[in-house]
Amino acid sequence: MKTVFSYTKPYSLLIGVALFLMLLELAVELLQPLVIASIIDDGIVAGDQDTVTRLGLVLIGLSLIAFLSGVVNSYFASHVSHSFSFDVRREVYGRVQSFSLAMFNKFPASGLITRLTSDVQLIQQVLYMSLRIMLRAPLLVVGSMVMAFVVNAQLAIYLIVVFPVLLAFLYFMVRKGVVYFSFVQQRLDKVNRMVQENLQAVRLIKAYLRGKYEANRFSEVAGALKTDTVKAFRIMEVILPILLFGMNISLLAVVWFGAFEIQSGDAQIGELVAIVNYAMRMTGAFSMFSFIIMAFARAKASSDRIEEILLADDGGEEVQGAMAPVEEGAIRLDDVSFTYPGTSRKVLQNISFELAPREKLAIMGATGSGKTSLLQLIPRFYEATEGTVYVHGRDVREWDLQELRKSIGLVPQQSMLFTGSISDNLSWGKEQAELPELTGAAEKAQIDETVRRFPKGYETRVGQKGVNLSGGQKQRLSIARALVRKPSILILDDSTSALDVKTESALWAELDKEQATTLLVTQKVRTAMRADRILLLEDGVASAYGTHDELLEMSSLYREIAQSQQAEEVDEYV
Ligand SMILES: Nc1ncnc2c1ncn2[C@@H]1O[C@H](COP(=O)(O)OP(=O)(O)OP(=O)(O)O)[C@@H](O)[C@H]1O
Repeated sequence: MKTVFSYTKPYSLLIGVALFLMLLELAVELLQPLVIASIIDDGIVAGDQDTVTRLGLVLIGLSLIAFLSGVVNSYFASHVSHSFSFDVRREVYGRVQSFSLAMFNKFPASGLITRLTSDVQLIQQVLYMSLRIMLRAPLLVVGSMVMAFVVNAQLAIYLIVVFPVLLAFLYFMVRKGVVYFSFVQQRLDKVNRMVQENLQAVRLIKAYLRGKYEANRFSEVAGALKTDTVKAFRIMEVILPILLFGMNISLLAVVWFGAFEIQSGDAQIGELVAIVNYAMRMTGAFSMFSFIIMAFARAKASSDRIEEILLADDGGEEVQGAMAPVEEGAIRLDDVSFTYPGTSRKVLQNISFELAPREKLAIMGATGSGKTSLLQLIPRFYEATEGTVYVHGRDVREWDLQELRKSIGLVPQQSMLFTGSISDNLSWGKEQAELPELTGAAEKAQIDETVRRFPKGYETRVGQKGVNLSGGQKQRLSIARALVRKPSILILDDSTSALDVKTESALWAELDKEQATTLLVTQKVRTAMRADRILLLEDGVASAYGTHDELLEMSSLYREIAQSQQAEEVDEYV
């Protein structure tokens, strides 16, 4: 099992150096009270000026060593913790990329974003602090205790009495903290989800005048985050006063009994000063504890969440398998039924059809009838629960996933372009594509002219800092991106809905010349007619399958759709 902290392995040597320097700094800190005691007892009280000067110089030397160790330790701690967080982030991101779509249902995008940002950052901070100060605090407590015993065991006993109580108390608080901080991170997921959703739907919110409503909903979610965060921090806030209270009582006992021992000659003033000095350092270290425990509790909650991703196993996406098609472009569904993982309803039932290479199938049906679900089985985003999907003449489960997906051009229902230039977006379909390949694909997709009219042509930036493209322009760019890779299977999920009649017709004329087997979802009979066959879905069942003329004869639903669309078209021209 790979835990998050196993990613520190490559940095073992640097961690070793950082810890050594931290120990050196600590040792110096522990030696200082001894030297001070000696200056008082052997120098000041004994009236020996030389000893005062000599030990004074030793004190300065020790301080310099501590300073240099601290600086170098800081450098290593920072380097290691940032490199570690980079590695973890890259690994988690890689893992997420290999998730099957079913896993994205389990881990929504907002939760993944929190894990990749806030959770990784919290662990990185704890690693930095561990190398810099975290281990120092417990070691300083133990070291001070040991040194106090070396100086005067009788007085040191008063310091040790409260120890077991404080340790038990700390253990209890850490456990509570881990639980509370995992709630906080879950709340943060929800806030992220809401921000993401609202920013995407900003136009909709304005159009429906739902700004106030959404702001209230956000206040609720953000308020819950605040309440849980306050709760978690409140637990942590009581730690420090209780620790300090315990330590102050011990300190009082040391001074009280120390005074008696000095009077009776059992202890020297310097010894009492040294022990008080150690007790103060312990108190300081304990005050650091509340801070450390808080950070540790948060990091533990975060590392659990990251490990959940690293260890999530749905078999991932099988990538190895057959490399060569038996019949390039052929598609066959044999009595296929499909249920989404984690649900019980069949969204596709007993679907069968066969497409020879370069044939076209139009899929029609009401919203929610299973059109997109059917398309997703071809690139094996999901596997059929019953029956078999054959692509290029092979059972789709036998395919090497990369080879399979390389051969498919997918244009999803919602056009998605990335921040970057238009040519970046087009070459996303095929790495290292030459400009003529891009412009050729754009011409076929009826977008070349539009792009050339932009002042920067194919170098025009789209996305946040670039031009905002219309829905139809985005759709055509998405189609061009799919065509760039010269796929032998083209999947168009209602991808021409925003195009006008003339442009769509020109586009189909071009697509007719393509060598790809095409599956296209459409609501328009006019578009479906161009396909070799039409599949009409009703609630996941193939209610009709055949050519346009056959469907007009056999399916009353299809006839109804055709007639209503004809009437609409006539209305448009009147
Ligand atoms: N990821 C999912 N998990 C569970 N159920 C889903 C998932 N995606 C879709 N469904 C369900 O599967 C059914 C078919 O959805 P699908 O998206 O395939 O319909 P569609 O015909 O493409 O609809 P539309 O025309 O509105 O895009 C719907 O009832 C939907 O609720």
